[in-house]
Formats: sequence, C-alpha cells, structure tokens
Amino acid sequence: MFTPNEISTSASTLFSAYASLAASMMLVRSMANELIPPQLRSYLFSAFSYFFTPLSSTLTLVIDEHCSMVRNQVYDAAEVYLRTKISPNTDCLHVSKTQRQKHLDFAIEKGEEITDTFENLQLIWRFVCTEPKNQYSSERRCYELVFNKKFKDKVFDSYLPYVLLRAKAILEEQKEVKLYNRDCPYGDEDGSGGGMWGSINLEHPSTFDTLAMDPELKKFIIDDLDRFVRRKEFYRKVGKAWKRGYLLYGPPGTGKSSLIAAMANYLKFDIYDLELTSIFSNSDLRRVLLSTNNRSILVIEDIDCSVEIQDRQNQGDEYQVQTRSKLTLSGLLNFIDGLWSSCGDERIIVFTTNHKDRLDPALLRPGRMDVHINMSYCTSRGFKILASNYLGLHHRSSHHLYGEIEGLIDSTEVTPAEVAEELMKSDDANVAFAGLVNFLKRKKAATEEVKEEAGSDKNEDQEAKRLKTDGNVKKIRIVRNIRSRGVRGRTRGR
Ligand SMILES: Nc1ncnc2c1ncn2[C@@H]1O[C@H](COP(=O)(O)OP(=O)(O)OP(=O)(O)O)[C@@H](O)[C@H]1O
Ligand SMILES: [Mg+2]
Repeated sequence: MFTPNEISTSASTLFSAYASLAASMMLVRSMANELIPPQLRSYLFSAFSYFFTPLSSTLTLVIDEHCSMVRNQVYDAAEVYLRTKISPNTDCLHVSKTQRQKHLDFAIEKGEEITDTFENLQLIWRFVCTEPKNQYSSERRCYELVFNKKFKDKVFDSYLPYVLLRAKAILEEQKEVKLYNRDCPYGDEDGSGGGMWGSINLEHPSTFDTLAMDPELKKFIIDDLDRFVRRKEFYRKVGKAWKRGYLLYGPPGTGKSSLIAAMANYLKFDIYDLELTSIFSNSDLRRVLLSTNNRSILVIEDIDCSVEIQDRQNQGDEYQVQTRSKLTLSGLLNFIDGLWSSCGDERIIVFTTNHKDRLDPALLRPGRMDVHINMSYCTSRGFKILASNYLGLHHRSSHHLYGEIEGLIDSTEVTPAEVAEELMKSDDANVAFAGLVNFLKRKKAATEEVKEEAGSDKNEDQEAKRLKTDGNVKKIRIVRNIRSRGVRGRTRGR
C-alpha cells in the first residue's frame, strides 16, 4: 500500500518525466522539420504510424453501386435484403410507392447502420453517400459491410451468397406479373420506355386453384412447369435451349387463356401477348422477339387464324421471291427455334387454337410443342371446382341438385365458361343451381337435336349415293326434297 505522500511524489515524478519527453519530442520534431525534406518526412511519418498504430480487428467491404458502367449486383441485392432487416433502432428511413406497386418500399438513409447476424457472426451494414466531386459527376453511393476479420472466408463463401439468394427470393415473392402487348408501343406505364412492348400489371385472378380441370391434368401441368424451371443444368448438359412449348387446344370458353394466366401467376413469369397479324415480316418478328425478357411466356393465341399456313415446298420460284420477306408459320417456328437456341433462358411459348386439326404439321412435329393440352368441355370433376369456388359448395351432399347437375354435365357438351356464367347469376345456391339445371337440360336437348339432324343428313347422303349409282338422278332430288321438308317440319314443330 502507498501513503498519500508517496502517491503525490510518484505523480509529480511521472508528470515531470512526461513533460521532459514531450519537450524532447518537440525538439526532435523541430530539428527534423529543419533537417529532413518534407516528402521524406511524410514517408517516415506514415511508416511510423503503420508500425505503432494498434492493428484493427475489423474488415470493411465497400460495395459500390456500380462496377464500371453496369450496376453492381451485390449492391442491388444488399438494398433489397436490408429492407427486411430494418430494426427498431433505425432512426431514419426512406419510404416510397409508385402507382403500380402493391407494397411500400423502404430504404435506409445515408449514414444509417443496420446490424445483422448470420450463424452467430455479427455484421454491420452502413449506407454511405459522398457528394459529387463536381457538377459533372454524380453522388457516389455504396454500402460498407463491417465484420471481424477472422470471419472473412465465411462472409465471402457463405454470407454474401446468402444475401444474393435471399434478395432474389424476396424479389420473386414481390414480383408483379406483367402483361406485355404491342398496343401501346411508346413505353410502359411506369414510364420506363419499353419501346416495342407496352406493359400493364397482369390482374388476371386465374390460378391453378380456380381452374376447373381434371385434377390429374392439372397436376401434370404443375409438375411439368416445376420440372422445367429447375432443369437449367439438365438443358445445358444435353445441349438443348432452355425452353418449353405448350399447345392448348379446345373449344372457346374451356379455359385456354385462363390456364395461361394461371401458369404466369404460378411461375411469376411475365406474359408477352403476340398478335401475329401486326407483324409483317420475319425481320419485324426478330426485332419484337429479341426485345422480350427471360423468364417469360410468349403467347400466340388462335395460331390457326394468325398466319397463312403455306406449304413452301410446293410453291414456285416466283412465289418464293414474293413471300421471302413475309411472315409464314414455318418461318416463325424456325426463327423461334433459332432465337431460343442462341439467346434467352427459361422461355415458355404457348400457342392456342380452337381447331387442332387445322394446324400445320410443322407445328405438331415432335419436339416443337413439347406438351399438347386438350382443354375439354366441363366434366363433373371440373364442376366440383366451380361449385366450390363460386358458391362454396364442396360436396355432392351439400345440395339436392348437385348429383343431377353432375349427371347432366357428364352427358352434355358444356364449357366451363357457360357453367361459370350460370353459377354467377345468384348468390343463392338454390336459384343458381336451378338455373344451371334448366340451362343444361336445354343445352342437352339442343345438342341431341343437332346430332339427329346430322345423322339424318348422313343417311340421306348414303341413299343419294346409292341412287346416283343407279343413274336415277330424278329420284335423288325427290328424296332430298322429302327429307329436308321432313326435318324442317320437325324443327319448327318443337
Ligand atoms: N377451365 C375453367 N376453369 C375456370 N373458369 C373457366 C374455365 N374455362 C373458362 N372459364 C371461365 O370462362 C371465362 C372465359 O374463359 P377463357 O377465356 O379462358 O376461355 P378460352 O378457352 O381462352 O376461350 P377462347 O378459345 O374463346 O379464347 C374465364 O374468364 C373464366 O371465368
Ligand atoms: Mg382465349
């Protein structure tokens, strides 16, 4: 133990030692200033600082907004990722929302810090903005990521890849599916200047849950889409372009367009709705298709009506010259194959038609449209989905007309669109179901009548053929007249 006297003596000794050290330092410094040239002096000073400053235990990564002229993906990912890490300690935030956005966007203010933890490792993110150097340059923005040096490898190998992946997933979740078409060729609604394609948000509410289809077919389509999106490496390995073609065929109102919307909503892929009648040449088509993005669905509706189907092989030279610059179906198919082979990833193309039998065989060739989907008339299994969605009736036992409707639907050619329309007529299940039963009965009767007429026409033709071979033309005319009068009479009488 020291006495107060001893403490005071030691303190004054220490103070005088420090004072003499400081005086000698000043002396050395003033001598150095006189003797050593300024450049050498500054070099010695930095070397001195290097050796005598305590070593920092932290490492700071600077993540700039741009690398050369292009955006830095790590910066963009950090911006998205950090939105989900805003803590109650954050003092200032930027908040924004454009007219088309469904959710609010947050961003931290310059100078703000966000703390993150990853597998017991603590990291600090700091948003830094530096004023432009002159009027020609712009503000420099970057994130600084600060952490303990000894975790450098973990940050590079695990944390940063994790941030990139998380940001991608967050963007996917938030993505608003867009519908592009060429009706407004002066840019999209965000004002981003799409040029060839204008876009609006796809507001189509169709999903696989709302689609009235046989459950097996629905499952097959979902599985096929899932397999397609996860097979990037497979396509690369086998040397095939990463694309998939679907041909949807069936009568109007069976849900072809609804299925396309459901696919887009499921995959979060944008839709490019291509009206081929607005394309006049192959070069036009090339320009338009090259300006579409990856992870999208290119849709060509009513393909049988869109392009004149020409068998080019059978045309003369003159014809070839005339049509060289025009768009033909085979030109379109060859181009799409070529385009996708050279650029573009994760592309889906969908053709729809009401008449599969009228399509060019080139389109149906194996390998061209990978999946052919028959969108058929409504079945009792499809009705189950509609009754559940429209009226909340999930079982046959939930309404006394349910069973009768199922029987009628399975024996009548009625589209899901027609059934849906009847179900929408009232919120009261009794009224809606009674209306549907009436509609189905009328439809069934009309269909049977048409079949009957077709059958009698067929018989008539067969008989006419027989009479013709007998050389009795007069008799043919008589038979025809009698038959047609008979049929008309029956029809009117109903
Ligand atoms: N399979 C279905 N499931 C649920 N709703 C359907 C289905 N099919 C049709 N609908 C209803 O009918 C409407 C019209 O259907 P959609 O436009 O999808 O038919 P489409 O097959 O594309 O007809 P088109 O050949 O005339 O283009 C849809 O908006 C939807 O309300
Ligand atoms: Mg359609």
